[in-house]
Amino acid sequence: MSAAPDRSEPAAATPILELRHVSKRFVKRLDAAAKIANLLGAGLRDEVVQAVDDVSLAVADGEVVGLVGESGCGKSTLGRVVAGVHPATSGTVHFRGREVSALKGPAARDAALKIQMIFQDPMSSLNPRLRVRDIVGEAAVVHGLVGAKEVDDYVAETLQRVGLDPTYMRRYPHQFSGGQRQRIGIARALAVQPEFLVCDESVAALDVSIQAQVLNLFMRLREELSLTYLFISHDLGVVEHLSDRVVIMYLGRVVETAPTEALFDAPNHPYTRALLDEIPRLEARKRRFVPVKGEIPSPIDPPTGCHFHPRCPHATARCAAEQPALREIAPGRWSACHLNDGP
Ligand SMILES: Nc1ncnc2c1ncn2[C@@H]1O[C@H](COP(=O)(O)OP(=O)(O)OP(=O)(O)O)[C@@H](O)[C@H]1O
Repeated sequence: MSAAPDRSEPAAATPILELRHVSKRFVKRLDAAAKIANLLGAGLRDEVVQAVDDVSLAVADGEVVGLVGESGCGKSTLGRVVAGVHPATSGTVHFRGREVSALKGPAARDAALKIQMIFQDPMSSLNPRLRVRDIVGEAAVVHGLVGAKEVDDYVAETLQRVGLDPTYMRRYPHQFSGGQRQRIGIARALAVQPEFLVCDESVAALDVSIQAQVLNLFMRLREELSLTYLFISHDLGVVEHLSDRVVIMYLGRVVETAPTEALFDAPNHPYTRALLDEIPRLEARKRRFVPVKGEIPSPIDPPTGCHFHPRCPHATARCAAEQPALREIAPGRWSACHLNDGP
């Protein structure tokens, strides 16, 4: 566990969302064949994946935070913990100053509704047997946000808000294009009146021209509904365009966080530099990750010290031995690298 600070940006008004030392482990138990192999002396053990490792993060009301990192670094898992899809193994999630897991009854339900998640693949997250009216309206009715008699008007208004023709509400998901389906997914999330959206690769499956439209929709909704976003994306161009602040994860840990412009102009952490350096500046808006040299280590058996040290061109003996804390290196800028302590 790192000695990460409770906040990863300067103190402000109560953040809408705060993660304090959040970790999430997945344990893959031995199957029957492995257990038999153990009887013969194989010495196999349960596999523990430390998907999120002691992450502390605060998000201000109305902020758009981009969450970036290579595949498997724990972005989706962190997003799911925020949205309450996965419970944290340790640490706490606070929404508007209240610890979410400590809430009971209606307060717990309200907090759960206030944070909604928008997934990458709308087709698999929309029930193909339900009409759009029910996909969008059901949860709002169940949670008493709208009466059963008013649901048609409510769904119509919500569809209009996301740029869909309300007369489509009798149709099924397969009757829509990919971009329209993603708008249905957004309408479903908006129907329960959230304040915080976790967008997990929410435009990654769409054609580029449609991506731009959906991103514009997210930004319009931000203004109209005062939404806050945690925006998970592989696409650095999208993150740069959308985010006020960027958080870089590596093997379950936050290694750097900074206001977007500062991070893209002068990345501090060698991992962030490796992600950005090789992208010619003009190309940045078009390109996804450049592959960082070296293999991504396994989260089951991560490197000691700084997880990035085996791939880091500047690594010293200290980097292999000691985990660097996430430290404030300039106002609002945090980085977890021993190099910031000097040679
Ligand atoms: N339900 C699960 N059970 C077991 N392991 C999991 C589970 N979900 C994620 N993991 C593991 O946790 C680690 C982090 O995965 P996660 O999906 O959060 O990463 P990611 O950064 O979102 O990757 P990607 O960009 O590929 O989606 C990976 O090693 C993954 O295999």
